[in-house]
Amino acid sequence: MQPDLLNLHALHHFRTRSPLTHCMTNDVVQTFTANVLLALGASPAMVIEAEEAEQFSAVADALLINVGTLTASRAQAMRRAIESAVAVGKPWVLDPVAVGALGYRTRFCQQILVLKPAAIRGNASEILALAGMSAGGRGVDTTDTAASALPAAQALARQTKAIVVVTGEVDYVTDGLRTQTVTGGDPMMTRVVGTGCALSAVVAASCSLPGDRLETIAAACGWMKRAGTLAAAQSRGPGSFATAFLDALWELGAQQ
Ligand SMILES: Nc1ncnc2c1ncn2[C@@H]1O[C@H](COP(=O)(O)OP(=O)(O)OP(=O)(O)O)[C@@H](O)[C@H]1O
Ligand SMILES: Cc1ncsc1CCO
Ligand SMILES: [Mg+2]
Repeated sequence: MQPDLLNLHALHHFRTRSPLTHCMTNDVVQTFTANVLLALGASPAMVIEAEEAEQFSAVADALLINVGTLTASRAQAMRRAIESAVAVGKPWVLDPVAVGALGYRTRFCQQILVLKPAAIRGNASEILALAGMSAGGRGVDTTDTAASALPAAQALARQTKAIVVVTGEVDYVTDGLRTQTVTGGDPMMTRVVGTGCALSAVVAASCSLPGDRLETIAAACGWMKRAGTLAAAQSRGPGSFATAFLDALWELGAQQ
């Protein structure tokens, strides 16, 4: 990662604004996602009942839709929340967990794409599948490299007008015309569940900030990568890595 990609200006903005981030995410990553947002200075709230989700997404600064543990009633609640956010101009972000690998969630994600997400963040297999260019990964895990999914990400961005982020060893952030590359991080980030899901929540929060959205989202990817690098250097395995990762997010920029 280039040093300037840490974008301390955007980080300062993020912390000062503390985006109220409505997360409709999967059962596995609720606490980790909330803790990542808190460590970066945002304000998470997990509101999932349809009536309340519809109410809250109009008030929150941004909405995350993550289909990792989708059910029919959750799908209905998500749809109401998205429509409510869109009606008042609030950004929403899609994390298409295991799309391609499973039918119900794939159809759901294809349907809600017409509701114009501000951004889509997934691993390579998910982005390839959502773009209609492959059959998906191994459950929630990718079987493709991010570089191999870049053309799919660019096509998906042009088709949906969303910023598309495909993550992996290298992250690519694209609007279909411009593409930013974010390097760094550590393979240990794939040994703790939810680093990608949490990144999607940070991307959602970032979408509520003013300025160039592509740049801000690339900055968010850079914060997570930098924290992953620092945490890996200080930990013995996945358990201590998760703790060190939150501490590293908290301390980001303290040296500069
Ligand atoms: N091999 C790697 N080297 C460095 N960083 C990585 C590597 N693989 C993933 N990452 C980083 O880990 C984070 C999660 O990306 P990943 O593509 O694994 O998401 P994901 O599969 O959706 O994760 P999850 O479903 O567990 O939330 C990103 O910040 C990404 O940059
Ligand atoms: C492991 C897992 N299963 C459903 S969602 C999820 C979190 C990673 O995406
Ligand atoms: Mg994922």
